[in-house]
Amino acid sequence: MVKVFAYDDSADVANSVAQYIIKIQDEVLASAPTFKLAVSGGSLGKVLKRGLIENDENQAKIQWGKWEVYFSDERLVPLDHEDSNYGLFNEMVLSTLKAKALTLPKVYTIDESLLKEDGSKDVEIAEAYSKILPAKLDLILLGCGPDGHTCSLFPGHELLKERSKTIANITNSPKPPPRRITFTFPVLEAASSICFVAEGAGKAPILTQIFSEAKSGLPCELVNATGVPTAWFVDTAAVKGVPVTVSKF
Ligand SMILES: O=C(O)[C@H](O)[C@@H](O)[C@H](O)[C@H](O)COP(=O)(O)O
Repeated sequence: MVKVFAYDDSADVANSVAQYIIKIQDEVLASAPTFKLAVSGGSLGKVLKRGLIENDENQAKIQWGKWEVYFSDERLVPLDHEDSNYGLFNEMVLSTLKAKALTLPKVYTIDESLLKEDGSKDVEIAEAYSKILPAKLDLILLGCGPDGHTCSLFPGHELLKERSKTIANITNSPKPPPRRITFTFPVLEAASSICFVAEGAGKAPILTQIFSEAKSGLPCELVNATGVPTAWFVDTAAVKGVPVTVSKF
């Protein structure tokens, strides 16, 4: 159920991720009115821009008007703050689509009106987001942190065990900013497909742990174990020495 697709070149990673997204989009839209996907922060925005927008052949195949975009995690900062995952998606994808006068996807952000400096409404922000989240996402696009975290689910954190909430807030993220909301495992387990993007030699040590036979309990390893069809798109530097069989998409 877990496949790893590796390429020497970063442009090939972006192009292959885009082709994978298009394949799932087409399968979903053959029988549903909308394509529901979640995106993450980190370098994913840049990969999406490169693969989906700057590549004309791929771009022509995207039915942006039928996309519903959610966030697998969000930092609890204003949407125009440099730490906002929406802000990053806006900069990388939405603003580029606007500049090209292309149709925009429907994007579901946190309710910014609930943001308080003291964090007093953070639980409500998570609850409100759980109400707009569909029961099942067609695709969740994830990154892998150097510590093995994904979404805002960090190694050893109690939220790894959360089963009753679909969206939880975290007040003590080990990576700044500390206040965030995140998908929990029930959302990841309900998805139709999951895709990780991880690039650079700096990822090889954590990928070695994630893909080794010994159980590390790292969040990314737990995602691999969900049984949801999961594709990793990596560059060869990220999987150098990692005990995994790679192929091309
Ligand atoms: O919220 C965060 O702290 C980041 O968004 C983080 O989760 C990121 O997705 C990973 O660290 C992967 O980062 P790269 O995609 O840059 O490798």
